[in-house]
Amino acid sequence: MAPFVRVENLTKIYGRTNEAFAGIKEVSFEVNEGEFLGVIGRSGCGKTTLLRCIAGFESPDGGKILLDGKSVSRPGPDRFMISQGLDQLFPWLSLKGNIVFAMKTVNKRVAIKELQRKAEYYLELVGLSEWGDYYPYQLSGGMKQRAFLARALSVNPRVLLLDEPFGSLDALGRKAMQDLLLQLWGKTGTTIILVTHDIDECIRLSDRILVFTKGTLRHTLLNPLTRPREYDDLAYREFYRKLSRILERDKIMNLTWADAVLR
Ligand SMILES: Nc1ncnc2c1ncn2[C@@H]1O[C@H](COP(=O)(O)OP(=O)(O)OP(=O)(O)O)[C@@H](O)[C@H]1O
Repeated sequence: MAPFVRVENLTKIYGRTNEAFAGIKEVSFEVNEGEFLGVIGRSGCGKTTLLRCIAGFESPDGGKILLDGKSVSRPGPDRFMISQGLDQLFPWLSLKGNIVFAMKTVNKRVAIKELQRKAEYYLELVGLSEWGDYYPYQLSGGMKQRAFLARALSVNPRVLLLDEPFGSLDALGRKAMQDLLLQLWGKTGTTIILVTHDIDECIRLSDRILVFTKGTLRHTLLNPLTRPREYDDLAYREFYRKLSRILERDKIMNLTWADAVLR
């Protein structure tokens, strides 16, 4: 099977010429269609930069990204990114209005009534059918996260890019959202790339895990666990220890930005 997303020697440089450094440097990997890929690493290691390049929000300074064999250079409806933070809905539109608005951008000829009907379907999918007429300021953090997922799925992207999507939730809310995401992924089969610095989240959700350190891809791990994955399973604990040791070792190696500086 040909890889669905292919990232080849991707480099993104930030800063001025005499102080330039690589947000990510010569990163290459592939993602299969329908795969759930996790990307983990410490703060500042380039995870968001990677997602923003795939989303087309950043222009790479080197390398390329292919989606189903075609080069990606700007944003498109085939990719949808959910960023960090809870302010991602238009505050002047109701929840349903937000979803209709997103769908309208990719289904210009579809009648509003039909889009509203579809929006109701997606709200139901995430357990928010009762909340369609409410405005973002009336929703809790967890409800907003559900709304982000409903809106993302409503435009039927081929790749869903998730940047720390549940970072602002407490442990219980986070687990509930992870379960919902897995459920939706099972229904839609969308290819997902999830960025997180939470080891448990990465292990519970991902088929495969990329470990980033200082802008470079250091390790690729296949998740050996079957689903569903429970924290107290022996195999889960062992894999957790393995991934923690890798992250810890990279920290002890004390890689400096000198590794990634481009002059
Ligand atoms: N627009 C920008 N201009 C300059 N430097 C940037 C920009 N965006 C990111 N960087 C730098 O690039 C590096 C990688 O940032 P990035 O946001 O990709 O990391 P991250 O792994 O997602 O971090 P976190 O987990 O904290 O979100 C950091 O040193 C950051 O300061």
